[in-house]
Amino acid sequence: MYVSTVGIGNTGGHFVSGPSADSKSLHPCAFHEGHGATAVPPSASLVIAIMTHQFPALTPEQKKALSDIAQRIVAPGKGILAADESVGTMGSRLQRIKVENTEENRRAFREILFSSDASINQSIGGVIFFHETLYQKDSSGKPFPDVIKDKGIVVGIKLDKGTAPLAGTNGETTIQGLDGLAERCAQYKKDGADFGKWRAVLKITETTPSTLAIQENANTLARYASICQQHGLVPIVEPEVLPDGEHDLQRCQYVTEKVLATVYKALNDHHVYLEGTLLKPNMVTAGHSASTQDIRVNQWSLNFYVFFFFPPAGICFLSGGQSEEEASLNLSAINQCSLPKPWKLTFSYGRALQASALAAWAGKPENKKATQEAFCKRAQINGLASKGQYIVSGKSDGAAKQSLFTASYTY
Ligand SMILES: O=P(O)(O)OC[C@@]1(O)O[C@H](CO)[C@@H](O)[C@@H]1O
Repeated sequence: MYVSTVGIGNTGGHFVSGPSADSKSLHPCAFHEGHGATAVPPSASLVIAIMTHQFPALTPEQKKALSDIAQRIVAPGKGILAADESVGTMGSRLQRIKVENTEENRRAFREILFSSDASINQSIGGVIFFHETLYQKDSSGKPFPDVIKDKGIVVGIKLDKGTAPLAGTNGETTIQGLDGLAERCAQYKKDGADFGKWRAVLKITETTPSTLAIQENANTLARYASICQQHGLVPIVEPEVLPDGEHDLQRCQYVTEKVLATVYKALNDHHVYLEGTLLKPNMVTAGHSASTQDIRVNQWSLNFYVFFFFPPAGICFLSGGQSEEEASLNLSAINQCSLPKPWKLTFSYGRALQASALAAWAGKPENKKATQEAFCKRAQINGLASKGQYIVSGKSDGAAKQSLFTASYTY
């Protein structure tokens, strides 16, 4: 057994008992009461018993490279465009606007988004690609990753391979894609990606999520995150608690907190460097079919309660079927909360960044300008929301207010 004495005080000691054992400075939340943390007076010494030895997983240079990438993605006012819909998911999006799901139509829509004015880089720090899109080109033959990078935006890649049933549970799932992941990461890094995404899905019902599903998905996320970091990719860790159900906001908060606590224990067990990660969680909301939707004021304070102890570089919320407008207002409300915010709180939206743009496009090349305007408008609004500066204008159009909820959202 190793025993280490760690000074914590004004000179900035190492905090090794929390989730981010590699942190060079004490996370401000370490002194917050609750969640099992010990309030330690500044300048006190902390004697910590370390049960096992950690072989260094990453060099200081690797850590710096990862944290620099993460910070670029969530620089002030920036968030992520999740354009990583699989072929099937893109198919259902295109079906709604009566456009055939061909490779060319998927490419054409993405080209319109990616060729938006370079000023889009003021609100978009990263774009998540699906495998197919990473290897597509614009009409002039330029590979999409280069189109994005030339705007100063970081390229990411969806790495999970979707859900698989977990036997012995009430219809719960785990996520596939660990086999061969190291090789895929190495290749994607060579091909221009600097971050990855892995989405695990948990569902609230009377009997779920089970401890098995929570633990299995947390462990899988941690294995993925560790492999990503070994290959220079910043992992987006996405444990999504789906909005389906009649549950109230408190139940969502309870479940989300249990899920996140388990995920962060697993990340710690796997020696994942948290400052080189991004968390992509669900917002804490009442279930989509809840009889009473709680008022937003509860929502933002509970979001903070949930995230108080975790130090990733940034927290990039998914939109989870909220309307574009709702997702922007909620993100702004979260950022307006007066509690201390040691991380960037921003967006990684799929539906809530593309719905108006898709509707404006309708598969017609002549709608390119209107499509880009719709996309840039939502990006700018979410950029403002990530700084807590978006307030309802009363002018937003019908499309932006339409619910984007899909039951049991898988892809
Ligand atoms: O909930 P949203 O913001 O629409 O999308 C969140 C997300 O994880 O789910 C999608 C699945 O298609 C992904 O494209 C995207 O990254």
